[in-house]
Amino acid sequence: MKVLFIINPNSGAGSSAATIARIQEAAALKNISTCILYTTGTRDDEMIRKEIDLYKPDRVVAGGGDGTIQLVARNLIGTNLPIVLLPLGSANGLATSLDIPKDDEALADYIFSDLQAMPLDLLRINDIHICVHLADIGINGMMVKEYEEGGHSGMLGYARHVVHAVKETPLMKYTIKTEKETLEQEGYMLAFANANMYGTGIQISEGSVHDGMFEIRNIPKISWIDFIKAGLTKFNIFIDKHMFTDVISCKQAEVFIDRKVDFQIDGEYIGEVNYLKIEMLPSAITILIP
Ligand SMILES: Nc1ncnc2c1ncn2[C@@H]1O[C@H](COP(=O)(O)OP(=O)(O)OP(=O)(O)O)[C@@H](O)[C@H]1O
Repeated sequence: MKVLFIINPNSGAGSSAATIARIQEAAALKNISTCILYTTGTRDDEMIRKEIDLYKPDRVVAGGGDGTIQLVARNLIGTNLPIVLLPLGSANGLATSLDIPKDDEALADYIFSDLQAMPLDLLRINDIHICVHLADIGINGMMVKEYEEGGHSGMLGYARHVVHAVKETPLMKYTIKTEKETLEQEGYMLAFANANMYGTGIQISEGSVHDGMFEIRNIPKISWIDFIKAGLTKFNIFIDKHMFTDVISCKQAEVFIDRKVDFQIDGEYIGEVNYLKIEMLPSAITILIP
């Protein structure tokens, strides 16, 4: 078996070296050939496609957070190569949804074991972006932007971002058109979920990553109590399920927003948008899970 690893050395706390060493030891014991590529943050798509052509792996491991999984996943569309998740990020939303092990020893075992193949849906947004886990506009989008622009130092810096985003995010009015209905709603955040859970374990919906559907959820009002109660350590941790309105489950949607608002996909800031087109790509790639 040949396994290509795409590792983001900057993911999470940026200390993946021990995990990688353990995995390499496990590979050597099992006579498995491995190739490790580290992402740089620029031209990674090109590098991955070249390496797949050259190395011809049997499976590709995405080592990082949701951003890295998305990077690998979008380069596997149209190939028959399965993806394996190595959660090294700070939030690991998709890995949490799929119950992927997170401790080093379990990871080294699971990566090379006989895994179960499962189809993985992906979302395509505004024709050009791919989403593996979750995208949203509003409060969280603003926080991701500010985090990328200014970083944060510890809990206090993060708390400052939350307070600022909650204060500055305007009440948005949205028209949501799905294949089934047109809805007029207003709120401070609108989330588009491929998976059913945030990295914190908070449930978004009853959906799954291979049901051919995605879920839309609105946060119609802000309660400071919720934000304070939820703690302030990671993106999305301030979201609690009772903050959302009813879930809209669909295969495609267009969202018209009454102003330009911050938009993020899988923890990456995309920019300001006042229109979104979201399409389900059912069973776009294959994922190997325990
Ligand atoms: N070598 C690198 N140096 C700096 N940034 C990088 C590097 N490689 C990738 N990146 C950037 O890292 C981001 C993806 O991070 P990723 O989602 O994997 O980790 P994370 O943010 O720690 O995890 P999570 O999404 O779980 O919170 C992308 O913006 C990508 O451009």
